[in-house]
Amino acid sequence: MARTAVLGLPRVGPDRELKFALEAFWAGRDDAEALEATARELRRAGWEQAAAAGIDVVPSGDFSFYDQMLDTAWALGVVDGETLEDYFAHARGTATRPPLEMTKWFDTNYHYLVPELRADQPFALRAEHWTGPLREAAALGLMTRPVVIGPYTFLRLSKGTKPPLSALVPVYAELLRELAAAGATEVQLDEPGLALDDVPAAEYAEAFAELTRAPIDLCLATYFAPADPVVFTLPAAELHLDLVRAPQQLGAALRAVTGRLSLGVIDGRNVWAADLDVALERIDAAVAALGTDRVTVAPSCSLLHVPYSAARETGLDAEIRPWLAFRDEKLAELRTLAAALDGDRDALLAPARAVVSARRTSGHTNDPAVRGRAGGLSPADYARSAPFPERHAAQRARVPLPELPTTTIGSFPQTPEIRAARRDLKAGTLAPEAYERFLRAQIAEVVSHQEQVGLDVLVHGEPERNDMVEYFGEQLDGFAFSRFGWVQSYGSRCVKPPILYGDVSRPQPMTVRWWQHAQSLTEKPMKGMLTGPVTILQWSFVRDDQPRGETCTQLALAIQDEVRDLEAAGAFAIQVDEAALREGLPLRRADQDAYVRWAVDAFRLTVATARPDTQIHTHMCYSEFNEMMEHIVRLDADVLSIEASRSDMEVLDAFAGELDYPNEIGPGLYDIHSPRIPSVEELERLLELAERRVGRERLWVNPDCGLKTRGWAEVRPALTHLVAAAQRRRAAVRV
Ligand SMILES: Nc1nc2c(c(=O)[nH]1)N[C@@H](CNc1ccc(C(=O)N[C@@H](CCC(=O)N[C@@H](CCC(=O)N[C@@H](CCC(=O)O)C(=O)O)C(=O)O)C(=O)O)cc1)CN2
Ligand code: MET
Ligand SMILES: [Zn+2]
Repeated sequence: MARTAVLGLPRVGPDRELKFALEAFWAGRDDAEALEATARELRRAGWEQAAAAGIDVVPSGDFSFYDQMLDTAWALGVVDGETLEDYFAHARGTATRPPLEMTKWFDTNYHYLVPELRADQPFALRAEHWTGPLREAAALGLMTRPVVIGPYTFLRLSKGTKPPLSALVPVYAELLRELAAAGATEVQLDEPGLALDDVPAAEYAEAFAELTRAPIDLCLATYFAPADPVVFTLPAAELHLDLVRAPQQLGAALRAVTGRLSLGVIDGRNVWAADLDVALERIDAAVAALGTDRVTVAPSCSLLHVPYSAARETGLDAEIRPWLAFRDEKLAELRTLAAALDGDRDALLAPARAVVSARRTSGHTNDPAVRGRAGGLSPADYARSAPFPERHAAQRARVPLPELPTTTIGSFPQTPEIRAARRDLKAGTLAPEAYERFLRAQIAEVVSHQEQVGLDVLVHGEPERNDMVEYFGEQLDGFAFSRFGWVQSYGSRCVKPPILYGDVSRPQPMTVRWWQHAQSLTEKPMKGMLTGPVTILQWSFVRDDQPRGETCTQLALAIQDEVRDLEAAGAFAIQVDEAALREGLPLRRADQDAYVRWAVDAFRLTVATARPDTQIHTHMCYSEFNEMMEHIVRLDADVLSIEASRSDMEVLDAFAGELDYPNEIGPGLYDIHSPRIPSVEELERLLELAERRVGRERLWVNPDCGLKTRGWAEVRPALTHLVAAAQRRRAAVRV
C-alpha cells in the first residue's frame, strides 16, 4: 500500500491560540508554563487530527514558538541562551541587542530569522528540540517523523562567513543518532535549498553519504521548485519532490531513485480543492515504476502556508466554499488518493470531480467585461504620457516641495482601539456610522500629528485597513474572504490572505472618501495610498486555472480605476505599494525574466493613465535590488521608497552605479520593525551617506516601511527626529 505523509502542519492554532499565548507571555500577563501548555495542546491536536485523518506519516519537531530557522540555530548551538526569554531575545531583540535579521522564506510570505555564522562556527547540539516532541507524541501513542532543516538549507539561508558544509556534518550525525536512540525510525531532512540554483552537488553528495551512516532512514524533502538533479543520485531512503510546482521532475526521478519516492501532489501553498485525477496520473506512473511500497503521497510542502479548515467558513458563498481545501480538506484528499489506488476509483473520486468541473464552468470565473478590457490592451496603455524629466518639472510646478522632502510610507499605529472598533463593527455592537465617525476622527489625529511634526507630504494613516491586501480584496469583485483563514507571517503576526477565485474588477471607489476627508484637513499634499497588483497577487490565495500574469493584469486594471478616481478627486501624489515585487521572483533564474516582465508591466499599466503632473510613488521592502535594477528603472515611478536602513545606505550603490537611476528615491532611514527610536544625529549621518551616493536633488526622507506595528510612543519622537535631521541637512553644505 502506498503511504500518506505530511511534511509539516500549521502551528498558530485554528483561532491563533499561539499568537495570543505568545503575546500574553511577552507582555508578562502569562508565565512560561502557560505558554508551554498552549503549545503542547496545539501539537497534540495537530498530531491527533492528522492521524485521525488517516495520515501514515505525521511530522513532529516542526512546531515552533517563533520560527523554524531560529529553532535550528538554537538547537545546533549557533545562538546562545538557556531560557525561553533568551530564545525570544534573538527573535525580538532587547534594549541592548538587536534581533536577528528577518527575511522571506523562499518565495512565500512567511519570514524566517537569519542566523549569522562565522567561518570557525562552533556547534553544540540540543537534540531535545526534536527528541522532546518525538517522545511527547509517543506518549500519546503516536509514532511521528521528526522534521529537521537540513545542513545545506541551514547554511545557505544563514549569513556571515559561512563554514563549509562538512563542518555541519558531525553535529547533524550526532542528532540523527540521538533521534534513532529516542525511537525514531526515519527523519525528514528538509532541503528546499536544493531547489535553488548553484547547488554544490559533489559537496552535498559527500555530506549526505556521511549522514546515511546513522541508523535511521533519511527522507530528503525538497520543495518550491525543481530539485537539483543531484538528489536523484543520493542514497536517501525517501526523496520528496514538489510535483505541483515542478511536475516535470517526475520522469527523471522514476528512472533514477533507488529508495522510496514521496510525491508532493497536493498544493501546500494554495487553497484549491485538488484535481485528484491529475494527482492520480502521477501516482499511477510512480506505482507502475516503483511499486506501491515505494510510493508516498503527500502535499507539495509543509501545510504551514495554508489555514486550518475550509469547512468552518460557513460565511462563504455556497458555490465557492466546496472549491476550497485548507489543512483538513487536504488531509482528506491524501486519504482519498491512497484509497483510490486500489479501491473503486470512480466512486471515490466522484465528489472531487464534481467540484472541479463546477469550478471550471462557473460564471464566477469568467466575466466578459473584464476579459474584453484586458484583451484590448496595447503597448501604449503601459506608458505614462510624458517622460520623467517632463513629469518632474510639471510636478514641481504644481506643488513646490522643499529639498529633501519628508514623508511616511502610509500606515500609522494600528492601536488596540482601532482593532477593537473593527471587531465591534463585525460583531454588530458598533454601528457602521459610528465606526465611520471613529475612523474619521483617527484620520484627523494622524493628519494633525503630521502637521505638528512638520512633514511635507502627508498620509491618512490607513486606520480603515485590517491589512493592506485584505482590505482591497474585500472590496474587489472576484475575491472571497475567509473568517478564520489565518496564516503565520512571522512570530505572532498573521495575515488572512483574501481568496482570488474569479475575474477581478472594482465595482466602486475603495479609498477616495478617506483620502478626501484627509485632504480636507490640511493644505499640505495628501498622498493617495494603494496596494499594487503584484503585491495583491502575491499575498492572496490566487486562482490556479489561468497564468498568474493574466490575473495580475486584471488586478492592474482594477487598481488603475482607483488611481484615476483619486486623481479626479484632486490627489497630487498617489503611492502604489509593491512591497512583494521582489518576493514574487521565481526561485530559479531560468524563470525570472518572464515574471519580472509581466510584474513590471502590471505596475506600469496601473499608473499609466496618471497625468504628468500627478506624482506616482511606489514602495518596496525586503528588496535586494542589485540583480534587478534594470527592472526597477522600468517601473518608472516618480518616487521610489525602499528599505535601506539596515545596510547603512549600501543599497543605494545600486542606484548610483552605471545605471544612474534617474527618478526620485527615498531610502528608508530607520527600521520600523524594531521599537528603537533613532536619534537625530544617526538619521542625519545616514542622510549624508545617502546624499553622497545619489545626490540631494533626488532624495526623499522617510522611514523604511509603514508604522502600523509601532506604538505612538515610538512614532512621535522618531518622526520628530526624522524631520529635524532633514532640516539640518537642508541647512548643511551639499556633499
Ligand atoms: N498581507 C500582508 N503581508 C505582509 C505584510 C502585510 O502588511 N500584509 N507585511 C509584511 C509582514 N508584516 C506583517 C506585519 C503586521 C502584521 C499584523 O499585524 N497582523 C495582525 C493581523 C492584521 C489584521 O488583519 N488585523 C485585523 C484584526 C484581526 C484581529 O485580530 N481581530 C481580533 C480582535 C482585535 C482586538 O480585539 O484587538 C479578533 O478578531 O479576535 C484588523 O485590524 O481588523 C496580527 O497578526 O495581529 C502581519 C504581517 C510582509 N507581508
Ligand atoms: C509592507 S509595505 C507597507 C506599505 C503600507 N502603505 C504601510 O505603510 O503599511
Ligand atoms: Zn513596506
